[in-house]
Amino acid sequence: MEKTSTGAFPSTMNSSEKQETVCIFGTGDFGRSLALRMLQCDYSIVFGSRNPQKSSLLPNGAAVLSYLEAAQKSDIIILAVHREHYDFLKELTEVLKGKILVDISNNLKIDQYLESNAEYLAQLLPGAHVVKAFNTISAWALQSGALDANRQVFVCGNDSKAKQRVMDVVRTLGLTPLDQGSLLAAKEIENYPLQLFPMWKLPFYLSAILCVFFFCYCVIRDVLYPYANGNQDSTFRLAISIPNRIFPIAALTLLALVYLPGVIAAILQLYRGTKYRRFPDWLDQWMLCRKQLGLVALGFAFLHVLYTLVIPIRYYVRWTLKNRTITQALAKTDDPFSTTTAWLNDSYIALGILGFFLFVLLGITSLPSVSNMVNWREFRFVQPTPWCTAGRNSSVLRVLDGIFLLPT
Ligand SMILES: NC(=O)C1=CN([C@@H]2O[C@H](COP(=O)(O)OP(=O)(O)OC[C@H]3O[C@@H](n4cnc5c(N)ncnc54)[C@H](OP(=O)(O)O)[C@@H]3O)[C@@H](O)[C@H]2O)C=CC1
Ligand SMILES: [Cu+2]
Repeated sequence: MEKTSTGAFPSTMNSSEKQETVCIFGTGDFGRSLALRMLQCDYSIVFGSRNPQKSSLLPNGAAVLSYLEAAQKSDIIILAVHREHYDFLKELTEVLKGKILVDISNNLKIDQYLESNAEYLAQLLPGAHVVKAFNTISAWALQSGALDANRQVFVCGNDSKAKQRVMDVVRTLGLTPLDQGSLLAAKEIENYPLQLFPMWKLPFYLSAILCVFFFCYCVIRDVLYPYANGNQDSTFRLAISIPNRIFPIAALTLLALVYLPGVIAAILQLYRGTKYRRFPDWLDQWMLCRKQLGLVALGFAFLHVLYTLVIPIRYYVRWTLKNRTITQALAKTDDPFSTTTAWLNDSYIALGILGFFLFVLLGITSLPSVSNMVNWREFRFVQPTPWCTAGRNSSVLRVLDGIFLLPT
């Protein structure tokens, strides 16, 4: 294919090899970064700005016009302006009629306004087709190309043709569009970037409580009691022995908590005689963070494995063995080999290893890239989780399609 000459294109030109012209309102950080990326993907860019003459640092090849002129050049307009400044759009009502307006704005707080920014925009300009997109992608990521954190662009809008066109643009930019439905979804999409690991909070608090509780219990039993009883200093146990007792307990308790809500939910559904009613909030929250609970449990199991592997090189253990050998030698006694003990000990360790292997398998299959390769039956074979997440929001389900979570 013949390459077009390099250098600045007149922004309105549409050669056969070029993608369409896209207009970006606002020459701020996000507008510039998005324009740069779109230019790299062969789009023609026209900026709309309050001061076309004064705009600086704009990417080569983009034209800058007034808002009114820029809007006339394209039927896709990306609005890289904060919501507080949307008022100026009212003067453009006529030009924007029938055009696709892409709202990319975010807020500073969750639920800052009554309606989402995109719905507000749609009310402001009833003649335009408002589509929400791009708000979860940062300007920095667009510019640096470091999009490893998140390539997903959530898209929603009431006009399906408009939405399709925006999704095509998203795809051309090398990102993955996820259709979230109508503009009603905009509120949830606008809240995404403001959430900080929402699903990890409960698992985090639960494991903290479990660890503190069992730590206190073990300290009383293994440190304070020997001290009170025989003035014996066992504080060194705080470093390895006690943590290695807490980790497996925490791992198993959390793993049990992964499966418990499914059972409770099933009982509840049986009791109510229907699956078409919402679960109480606490149960909903609990079910939504099952995958995270499972991963934290797996983390504890890993720690337990590592802490167990170092046992033979610990001074305390080596000293005890040496001491016992010398004591036996001096006393000229010996400790006969017990096949029963050997069997018990080996099977105990073997079961531990197998259990850990199954646990890792559970964790690995919970990675979306792995679970996408197996069908529902295979998935159920590895992850025999019980029923039901019925009645829950499907977009949440899609985000969390992991293995500790059951499809509806
Ligand atoms: N920065 C980021 O990483 C991300 C930003 N967003 C969203 O993109 C939008 C723009 O963000 P960002 O580019 O960072 O913000 P900036 O402050 O850098 O840019 C905002 C632009 O809005 C234009 N504008 C129009 N009217 C006004 C006005 N009355 N007062 C001030 N500016 C006005 C200005 O362009 P001009 O001077 O040319 O008129 C200005 O450059 C926001 O809604 C933000 O939530 C979303 C995701 C990520
Ligand atoms: Cu163990």
